[in-house]
Amino acid sequence: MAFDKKRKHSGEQAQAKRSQSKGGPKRQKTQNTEKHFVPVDELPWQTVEVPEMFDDAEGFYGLEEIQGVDVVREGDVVKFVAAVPKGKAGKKKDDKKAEDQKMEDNEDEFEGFDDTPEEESTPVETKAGDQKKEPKTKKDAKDQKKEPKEAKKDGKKDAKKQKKPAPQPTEDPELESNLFTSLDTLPDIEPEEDVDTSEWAPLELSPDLVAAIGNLRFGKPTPIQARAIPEIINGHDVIGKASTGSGKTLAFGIPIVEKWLAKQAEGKEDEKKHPIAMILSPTRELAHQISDHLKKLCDGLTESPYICSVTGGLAIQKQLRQLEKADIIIGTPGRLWEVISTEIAVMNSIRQIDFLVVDEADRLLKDGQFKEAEDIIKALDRTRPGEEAEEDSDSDEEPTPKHNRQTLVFSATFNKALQQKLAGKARYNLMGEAESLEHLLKKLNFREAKPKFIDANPVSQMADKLKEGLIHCGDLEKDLYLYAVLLLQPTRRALVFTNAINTVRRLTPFLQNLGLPAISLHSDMEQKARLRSLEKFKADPPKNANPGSSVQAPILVATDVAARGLDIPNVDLVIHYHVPRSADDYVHRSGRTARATQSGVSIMLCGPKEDIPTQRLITKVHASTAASSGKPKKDLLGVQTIDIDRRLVSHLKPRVTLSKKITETTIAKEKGAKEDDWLKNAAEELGIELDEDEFEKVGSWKGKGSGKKQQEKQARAVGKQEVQKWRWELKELLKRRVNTGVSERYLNGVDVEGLLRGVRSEFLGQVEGLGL
Ligand SMILES: Nc1ncnc2c1ncn2[C@@H]1O[C@H](COP(=O)(O)OP(=O)(O)OP(=O)(O)O)[C@@H](O)[C@H]1O
Repeated sequence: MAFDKKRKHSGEQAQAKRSQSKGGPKRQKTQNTEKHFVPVDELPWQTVEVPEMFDDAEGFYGLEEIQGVDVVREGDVVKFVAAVPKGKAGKKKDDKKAEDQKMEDNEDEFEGFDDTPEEESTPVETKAGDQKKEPKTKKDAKDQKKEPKEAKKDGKKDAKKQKKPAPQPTEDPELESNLFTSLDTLPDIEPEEDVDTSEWAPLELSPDLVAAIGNLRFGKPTPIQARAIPEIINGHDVIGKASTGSGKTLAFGIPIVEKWLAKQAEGKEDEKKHPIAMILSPTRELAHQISDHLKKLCDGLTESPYICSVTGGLAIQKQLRQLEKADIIIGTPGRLWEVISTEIAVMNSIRQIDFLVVDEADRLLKDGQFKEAEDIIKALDRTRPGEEAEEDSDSDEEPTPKHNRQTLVFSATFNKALQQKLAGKARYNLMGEAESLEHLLKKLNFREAKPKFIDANPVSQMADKLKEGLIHCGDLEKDLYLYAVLLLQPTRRALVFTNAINTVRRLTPFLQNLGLPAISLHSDMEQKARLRSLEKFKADPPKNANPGSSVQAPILVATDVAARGLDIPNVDLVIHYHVPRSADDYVHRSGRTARATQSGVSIMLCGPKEDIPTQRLITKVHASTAASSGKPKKDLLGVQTIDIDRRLVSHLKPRVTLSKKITETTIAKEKGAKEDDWLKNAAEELGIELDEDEFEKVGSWKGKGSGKKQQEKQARAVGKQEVQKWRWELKELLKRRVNTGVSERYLNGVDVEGLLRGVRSEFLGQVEGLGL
């Protein structure tokens, strides 16, 4: 069933509307005030309540303030634009009217009101995070109620006059995370830079939404958006597959917002509000990013839905309050289930959603989140009191879904066999169904017997502008090669993936000791620390913060918690310190670079033991590309072997060895101190007194891992002074020239670029081949 047909229009219309709404001195109109040029002596100054402590202050007779006044320069003349209570404007002097008229006549000459924060000389209450103004008086309320009908009569005109809402605040200021989306990097739009949105016309979106998309400067839909949006708007369930960074979030986000706008236009104000969509995300970071991404889109609308994210690590009560007023909910399954399962009213309200979205669906199965996702879906489908179950217990057939929601499932990777089956090409039953994605899809209880399967990238799974490389090295040389690659790419924002939290814990200080700005991210960190790490990583490297060092771009060392969906701007380099556990993980990790229209490089560090799994992984990822080209596979696997100049690497060895020793000793000491505390506490609780020998005995154990324990013990025994000495030695080494065998140049010094030019014969020749 199609929705919003009444609101059809062409992209050109939206373009025209947008130019009008952005170009000229729009008279902003809110419920109680309008914007006008105001003579300087009529500006609405307001007396400031001076705190009592200043009552006796001599000469402090009065302080006045003014808010929300725009200063407009017209040639040499400076004018002021301010919000004036409705109606009052008409009573202004004649020249004021002329002024206003002039403002309207000159609509194309002045740009500037759209981003003005909501300012009122008579402030009105705002629902937290809601752009709709609460009426202050009954009359205002009536006026406000009238507005949708008037808007329907003359939608375009009203939309033009309506004030653009202030951006939605994030739910928690600490999460004020424009962290996640590369939209943040977009510069402010000048009127002449208006984006031509005519390529969105075939999607028949409402003018307001096309204008909001134009605000994001997205001139045309990506392939997955072009194919998925119409199917979703036409009411279909959709399973969408498209490569990483190809705009899947808006492929489901745009139709959701479109439907919300359609519902607003229907104006069923008396109906009890319920959320329109629930989006399940596998990680907290991704949930916040989706939320931010949708908010950015909605910032360009005249009226926006209330979007909230519900993830672990943040206060439940606060999230519950936000859920009560939410239009679009984004959350991780675990926390969502925790919050909604206990609140019947919220649960009942969520049952009426129009869309259930499962982002990164295949990951849900892996992360043990499936149980909660399943619980949520079951709870959504459970009949409410007063409703009759339609299930026919005698029938073998799947029960007809009672719900009316559309289900949308998106990922860059889906199990191959399942893909074939969905595309109608497989005649066999899937193996291991209970654990397959098909099982999840069944549980999702689609509304349609056969959801639309859209594969926007059937041939290659990898992003178009991604280049892939492989470095073979010894198991114990990975740190060395990691350092070499990072050092040789000083200006590249790099993301280093490992398979273990402990490796993140070790590599971060290891790189920091070497003077590199490394930051950690793993699931064992506090939520706020995780968000802070992302924020730091996203921040621009300080310009010339460390003169003499070219290595300034931040480096994020992370587990696979950062592999899915994160849209961090300008990540140029992904390094797989450990070869990923699966081909899909490789696709997602590598997909953190080369997003949207950008290019990027992904390099795997491959130890001898990882050789075979790596070959398998590459074959799996690139086999279809090779097959479709008809050329021999080995020529086309697309992953280039990089031979790093051994001489260069050997020159780096002494610093790497020192940094490793310092790192491992420090970690062992910290760990030892924690274990000692634990043992002492346990002994204390049991009322046992341990003498030194017993303490040693309990703390050491034989068996698996005892070799490592022994090493740790030795590391703990290293004295403070020894560590200080290593630090000093390392510092000296970092200052010193590295003889590359070609010429003497600084490695960690200003002349890195020169060094790179000097050793281009082997290493750089290859790396340049990758576009580095
Ligand atoms: N139509 C468009 N034109 C240009 N850029 C777009 C368009 N739509 C989305 N983008 C941008 O593309 C980037 C990637 O989008 P998004 O995060 O939705 O990718 P994705 O396909 O979900 O990736 P992943 O599989 O890694 O989750 C974002 O920065 C987004 O702002």
